[in-house]
Amino acid sequence: MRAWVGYGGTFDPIHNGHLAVALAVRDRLDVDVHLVPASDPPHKSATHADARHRLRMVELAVAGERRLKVDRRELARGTPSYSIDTLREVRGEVGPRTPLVWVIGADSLAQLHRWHRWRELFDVAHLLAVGRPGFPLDPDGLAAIDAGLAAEVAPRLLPPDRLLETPAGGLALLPMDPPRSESSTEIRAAIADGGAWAPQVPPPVAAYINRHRLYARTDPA
Ligand SMILES: Nc1ncnc2c1ncn2[C@@H]1O[C@H](COP(=O)(O)OP(=O)(O)OP(=O)(O)O)[C@@H](O)[C@H]1O
Ligand SMILES: O=C(O)c1ccc[n+]([C@@H]2O[C@H](COP(=O)([O-])O)[C@@H](O)[C@H]2O)c1
Repeated sequence: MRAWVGYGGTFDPIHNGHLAVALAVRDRLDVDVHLVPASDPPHKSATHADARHRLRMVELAVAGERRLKVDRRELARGTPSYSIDTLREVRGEVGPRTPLVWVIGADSLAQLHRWHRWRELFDVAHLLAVGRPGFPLDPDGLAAIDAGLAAEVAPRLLPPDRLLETPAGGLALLPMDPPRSESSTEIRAAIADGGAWAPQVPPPVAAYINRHRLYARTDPA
């Protein structure tokens, strides 16, 4: 295997911004991208749709998309979905020399210093951070958030194309062109409030949400 590239998320629901990120990474690195739905995302108090629905929506979103795959390992594990655990498990499977890349959005990068054993992530994998409106994607912007975070990541910066030259340890920044404004929180709110939301998700995902009445406001009894 040339490289293993994973993109984790709650995907509650998956939206066109997620899909655009996965496609941009696939095309920039010329790799398969594994979408990894989280069972129990560490920094979210609760998920809204249950894991079975979130998984099905991810499967529907990637069906027919070349080189996009679904990796169910975090759902099978059931414990908090710490990325370090997922990446160590994958590292055990692919061996020490295969490049391993974990894709995160710029909002996740800005919170990386709060992740479980976050410095160890770089022992196991590269991180590839993609642009998201409203969040910095540069060392100065990160320094304004947390000096320790910026000091850890600045020496690790590499162009995206160079990530696949080594197994782990780098951070690459990939601006989205155009940036994607979709957010699962806003989509859930629009569904509950009767606003426009369907164009922000792949059509089979919109049909699934409607069929199962996901995210609808439950009327008080
Ligand atoms: N519009 C977007 N552009 C770039 N990255 C994104 C975008 N939406 C989500 N991501 C990234 O995708 C990953 C999974 O995101 P997640 O499933 O939490 O969706 P979300 O839209 O951020 O959800 P929520 O609004 O519920 O927090 C995260 O690393 C996040 O930073
Ligand atoms: O490992 C951690 O401590 C950690 C903290 C926050 C988020 N993550 C992972 O980052 C991915 C995006 O998380 P979220 O909450 O934005 O959907 C998902 O795979 C999470 O499991 C991981």
